Amino acid sequence: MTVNVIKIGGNVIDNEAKLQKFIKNFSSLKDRKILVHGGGKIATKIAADLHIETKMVDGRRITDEPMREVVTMVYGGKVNKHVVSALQQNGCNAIGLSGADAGVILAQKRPVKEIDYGFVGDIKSVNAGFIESLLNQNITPVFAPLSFDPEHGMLNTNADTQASEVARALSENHEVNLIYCFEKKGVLLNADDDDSVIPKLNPENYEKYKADGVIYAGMIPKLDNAFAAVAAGVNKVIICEADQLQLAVETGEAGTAISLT
Ligand SMILES: Nc1ncnc2c1ncn2[C@@H]1O[C@H](COP(=O)(O)OP(=O)(O)O)[C@@H](O)[C@H]1O
Ligand SMILES: CC(=O)N[C@@H](CCC(=O)OP(=O)(O)O)C(=O)O
Repeated sequence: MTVNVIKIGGNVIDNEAKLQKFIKNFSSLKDRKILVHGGGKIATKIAADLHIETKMVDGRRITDEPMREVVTMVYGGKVNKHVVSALQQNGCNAIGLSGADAGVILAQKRPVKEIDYGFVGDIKSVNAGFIESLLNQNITPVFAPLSFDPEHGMLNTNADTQASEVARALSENHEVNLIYCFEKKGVLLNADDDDSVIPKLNPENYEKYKADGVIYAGMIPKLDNAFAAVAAGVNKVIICEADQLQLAVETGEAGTAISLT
């Protein structure tokens, strides 16, 4: 049976109407499914309320000790529990997890090189067997973007990377679709024009669009994660609007498809 790994980004989570619509669509998917959520925007807002400054380098949050407390509260608490309870209200038997829960996503604190990212984790292993045991009981795992290092404790991990790594781990024994849902119709030729979707990206046109400045900012790490998943054997990788989730799962004809050719 196919497993759908779906990632939902911070701009949708931060919009209650969009989020509720997405939750309803996600809940109605028939195949086994896993949700990975972001929430970077909300973490930045709550950090500011607490007078904690946000610093990002290459789309990654510098996570010192006060910021680690913020992201643990926001991703592991506020966002994860809000999403899980909304799923339960829609009849989806969800369970919220960080990487520390059952040690399901183990990571290593990123080594300090030119930049000290602080408590940011690079994923080392995902316990696919544990995830499968939940899926086999008809339970839907909902992952916060938090991983776990036995030496350093809870670590902050980019949600796109978390989704890619979960999909890769499951693809060893299953057919896996990885769908990145966000607020735009797909990867666009002009980021402000929803009618300019690029239907298919391969490494060649990706490099060209990057060099031309068509693809920039948060879309670059998202696509790097998407290509890494395809290269590792994930069957279908799609980047689409949250509203197009069902279409993407059922037909693959939505947003931008990522392929190696
Ligand atoms: N060619 C492109 N098409 C669509 N979005 C793009 C493109 N290039 C850059 N972006 C930017 O990437 C953002 C998505 O990345 P990010 O904010 O990290 O996603 P998420 O909301 O899933 O976390 C979009 O909101 C947009 O501003
Ligand atoms: C290390 C790192 O940068 N982690 C991310 C995790 C949240 C995230 O990825 O959220 P979106 O998907 O909404 O962007 C962060 O703290 O912003």
